[in-house]
Amino acid sequence: MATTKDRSSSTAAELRRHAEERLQAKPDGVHSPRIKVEMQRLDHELKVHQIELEMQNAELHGTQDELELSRDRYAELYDYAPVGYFTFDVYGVIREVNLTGARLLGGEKRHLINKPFISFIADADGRAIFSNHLQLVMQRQVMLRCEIGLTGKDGALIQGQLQSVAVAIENKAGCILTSIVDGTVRKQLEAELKKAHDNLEVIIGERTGELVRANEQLTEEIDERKKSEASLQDAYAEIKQLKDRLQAENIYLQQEASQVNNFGDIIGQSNAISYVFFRVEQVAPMDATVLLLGETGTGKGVIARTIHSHSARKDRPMITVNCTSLPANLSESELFGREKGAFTGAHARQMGRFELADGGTIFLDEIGEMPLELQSKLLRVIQDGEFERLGSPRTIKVNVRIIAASNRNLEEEIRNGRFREDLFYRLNVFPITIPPLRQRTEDIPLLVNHFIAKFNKKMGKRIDAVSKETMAALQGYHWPGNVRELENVVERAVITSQGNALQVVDRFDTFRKQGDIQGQEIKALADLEHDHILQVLQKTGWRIEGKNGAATLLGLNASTLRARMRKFGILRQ
Ligand SMILES: Nc1ncnc2c1ncn2[C@@H]1O[C@H](COP(=O)(O)OP(=O)(O)OP(=O)(O)O)[C@@H](O)[C@H]1O
Repeated sequence: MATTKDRSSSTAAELRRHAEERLQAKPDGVHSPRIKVEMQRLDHELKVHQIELEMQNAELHGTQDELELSRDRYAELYDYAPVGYFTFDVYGVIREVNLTGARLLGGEKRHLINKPFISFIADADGRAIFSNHLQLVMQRQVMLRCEIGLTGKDGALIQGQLQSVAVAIENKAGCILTSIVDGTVRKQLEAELKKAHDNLEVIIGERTGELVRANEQLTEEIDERKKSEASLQDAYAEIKQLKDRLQAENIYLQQEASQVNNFGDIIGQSNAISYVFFRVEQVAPMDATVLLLGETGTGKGVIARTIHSHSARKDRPMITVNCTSLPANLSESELFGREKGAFTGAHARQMGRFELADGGTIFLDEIGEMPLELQSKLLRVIQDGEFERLGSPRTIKVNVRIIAASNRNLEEEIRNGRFREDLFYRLNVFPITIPPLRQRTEDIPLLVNHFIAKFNKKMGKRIDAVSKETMAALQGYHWPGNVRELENVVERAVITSQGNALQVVDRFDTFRKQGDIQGQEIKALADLEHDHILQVLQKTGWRIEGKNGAATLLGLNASTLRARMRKFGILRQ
């Protein structure tokens, strides 16, 4: 839409054109009525035009005022902007600067104009950067930034952050508009922040180091503690094992002590027994397995103890296992031990005889009675020295010397399939056969005197004489129960003898061998019962109860047998 100004200028041009046409067409002073009218119209239009011009003039003044006002505002904005504005010529001379920029450099605007900007740059490096900055701005015609140190009011150092753009002016050298922000505080803050950050890094590094060291120390301490806990547990387990062993040994030795009181005394001078002594001397210091063979009561147990007490193992116990008296169902756990709950009734953990004998000797009496399945386990212990407790997968290693004894003919047992041949050869490393008493009757007087002295002491008797007849009778008997039988006869004789001479006839005769009834008096039934019970008890090693106990063999209740024993005054030998 055309403005008033546009309209009026076109109208003025038109009027002028008309006027000039008229003037060319007619000389002055000759005016037709038509011309008159025309002139009046023109006059009117001129007036109108004049009014219009006046109005336009007023409008122009208004616009000019507005322009001035806006320029003043702009100047104010320019001057008081938070950023210093500079206009440089291509040489870096200040051509214009706002108030903020002047204040930044600590001067007044008028003093700054036409001054080279580098005179406010603090150092040579900054000056080089600024020159380069100007050149690049002009070359690239893009906005570029740089940061330099400026000298402000009273020589204060200001961190000036410059942002410049080149402005091309037609036919002129052009200029560079630069805004400068005082980055001193920011720079300081940044520097402080960096310093604080660096300090923090150092502190974090130190603390991390401390924590790592503390952690390592803690880990070491935990490891140490774990190790000492483990070794404590080991020590505790060892102590417990030793305690168990000591307790078990103690119980066992107490039992042994109550059963055996002639420990180690072997009496005999006969060639037969001397040869046994010789063999014992030979083998005792070795670790070799010994197999003692001989009838019941010949002294296999005594010999076994002698071998042990003359060996390097004498300070460790000799553990005796009577394979006859082992309860069949418990024999394995007796020998090798058991874990708690290994079978119904196994309420507690129990150490086996082999473990008890570790470092010492195990005496396997009546080995011929050992059940076959146990024989194979025994074979393994002899071969490898190791076994497992019942109910435990852990293999236990032991160092045990084995002395086995048998009154059975083991070779016959092998033939009958009751004894393992391989086990026999393992046991038969160093066999010693102990002769029966009837084959060494010359030892009988020595043994009789030895037992009289023993029972005198025990019973407070003073028997010191044995008639020739008595001794001859004793030597004449064939002693199926061997030394044990002789010992029992002497004991009873010491009890019953009056005075200082040993009287054994009545009792002794009852032990004559079966079938040898010549000269034997007819005995009362009660005496026969007495003797039979005694014999069976001796046979079972004074074991009353159980499968192989005397009560079972006699077909009696254990309590009935005990009552009979009380009745006949039969005491354990
Ligand atoms: N030479 C001996 N000197 C002294 N006492 C002996 C002698 N031989 C055996 N005895 C005694 O005879 C008894 C029986 O001995 P021992 O138990 O050693 O015989 P054993 O052969 O092992 O018998 P069994 O085969 O029945 O087990 C024991 O009291 C023992 O002290």
